[in-house]
Amino acid sequence: MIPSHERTDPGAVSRSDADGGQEVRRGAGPARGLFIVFEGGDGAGKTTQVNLLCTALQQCGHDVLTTREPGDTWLGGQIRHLVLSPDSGEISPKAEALLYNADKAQHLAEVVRPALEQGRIVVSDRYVDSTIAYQGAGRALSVDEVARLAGWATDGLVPDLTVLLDVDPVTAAERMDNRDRMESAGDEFHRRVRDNFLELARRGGGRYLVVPAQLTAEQIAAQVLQRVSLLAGRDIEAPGTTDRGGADRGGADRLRPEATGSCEAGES
Ligand SMILES: Nc1ncnc2c1ncn2[C@@H]1O[C@H](COP(=O)(O)OP(=O)(O)OP(=O)(O)O)[C@@H](O)[C@H]1O
Ligand SMILES: Cc1cn([C@H]2C[C@H](O)[C@@H](COP(=O)(O)O)O2)c(=O)[nH]c1=O
Repeated sequence: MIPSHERTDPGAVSRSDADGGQEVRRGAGPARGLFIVFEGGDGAGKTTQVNLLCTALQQCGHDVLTTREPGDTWLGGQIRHLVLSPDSGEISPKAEALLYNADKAQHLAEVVRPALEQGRIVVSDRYVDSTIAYQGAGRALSVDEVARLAGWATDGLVPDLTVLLDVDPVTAAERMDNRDRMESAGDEFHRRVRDNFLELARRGGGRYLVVPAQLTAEQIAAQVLQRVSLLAGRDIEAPGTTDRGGADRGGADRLRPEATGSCEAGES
């Protein structure tokens, strides 16, 4: 099994065609881990699923890093405040796109790539598709240009798996309480964002898993675990079904192509 972030990604290639030639390249260095991303609209349940997956993987002995965009570096924290605070007022669409991409570039350099190079499983709450959907389709900038910008910011690093939690507006509204600057952008904006997420998944093909967000958290987690088990080369059980001792067991070796078998039966 070659993690897709180490190879040219067919889904991203087709997206690159559609988006006017965004070149998807291998990242620098021999990354060995797995890169799993959760995408979807506000209130889709991404953070809930990131946490469930992380717990399940750790329970199986995998070495997992959970992270998010924007805001998981010092610089990103400053940017997160700027883009989400209602006090920021009017930010031009291009300035917003550059801010989110600055967060992304720092996140890749400081957090994601080093962890992948250590062989860890990186699970990120949002990544490039959020930028394309929100700043491209949502803000009505050129989707092609925003995709190219995000590809540049990330050196074309493509996730091994993107889980899209597709949330309808009614479900999203029920799950959001105090709305931040992006969440307050209006129904039309969020409709464009949703449509674009679905379009990216449709074009990206095999490296996407699209799950309706109105399923229960447990139902969604089961679908995700089934898919991640295929990537990791062994069954990953839902949290609570095994007791393997957590992240301190390491786990980069379990991601090698030859690592097979279930978590229950696997070596520790
Ligand atoms: N499958 C689900 N069914 C019902 N409620 C859920 C489900 N998943 C999450 N929730 C609830 O919906 C709310 C939003 O969930 P969560 O924070 O995981 O979403 P999110 O996609 O990360 O949101 P945001 O993008 O706005 O940060 C929380 O109150 C959470 O408990
Ligand atoms: C990465 C990224 C995010 N956004 C938006 C999406 C959300 O409205 C917020 C992040 O809030 P969350 O509670 O952490 O989901 O920012 C965006 O517009 N562009 C992006 O690239």
